[in-house]
Amino acid sequence: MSEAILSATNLWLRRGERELFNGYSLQLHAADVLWLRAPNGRGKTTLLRILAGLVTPETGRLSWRGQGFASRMDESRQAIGFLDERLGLSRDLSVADNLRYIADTCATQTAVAIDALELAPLLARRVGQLSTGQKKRVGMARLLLENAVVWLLDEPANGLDDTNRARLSALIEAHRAQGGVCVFASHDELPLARPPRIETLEGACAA
Ligand SMILES: Nc1ncnc2c1ncn2[C@@H]1O[C@H](COP(=O)(O)OP(=O)(O)OP(=O)(O)O)[C@@H](O)[C@H]1O
Repeated sequence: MSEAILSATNLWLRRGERELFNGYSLQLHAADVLWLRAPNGRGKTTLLRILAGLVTPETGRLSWRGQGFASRMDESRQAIGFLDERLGLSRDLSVADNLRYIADTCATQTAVAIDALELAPLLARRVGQLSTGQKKRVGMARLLLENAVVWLLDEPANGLDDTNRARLSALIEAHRAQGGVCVFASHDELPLARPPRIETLEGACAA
């Protein structure tokens, strides 16, 4: 098998009195789509945040294409895109200004993202005034414009109607077709053309 793009080895993390991860390891290869499907509180968000470099495990190692990485500023960090309910957008700016701020040199790419998420009718609106599903769509556009190789999505379909769930699924499929990696935490299935690998985190804690 090819070398893993992103791997986590022997993660150990305690939350309060509880060992959330005890020797947990995960490997993500090109074109992997992994669905984190586990009960509330099992550690899905925490795992995504560890992979995004936002939470540091007590022990364990993250590797990018076989090399360790420690800081959020190195190349591997820029290749990892993270989307949760905080979206990574400025609430007080319009959708157009948010997208311009992310990709101010590439109008073509911005136009593609606007089209893919059907954001044209929303461009003049302030992000803070959008509905939950509309905000999610702008958050996905942000992810597209960042050109990340690995997408880490926490409840990406929350607030999306059927049309936009299908749109999200199509974006994940297209990302996979280009060799991209996607890990998403969700309590609901996404209508993906090819079934994702499922991770229940049942064996995450050996204790
Ligand atoms: N910053 C924190 N400090 C202490 N405990 C935390 C912290 N963040 C999360 N936890 C605890 O870690 C456990 C895992 O939380 P996490 O949010 O990763 O679960 P989840 O699987 O994403 O849950 P949900 O399905 O409800 O979103 C929970 O018991 C939670 O209370």
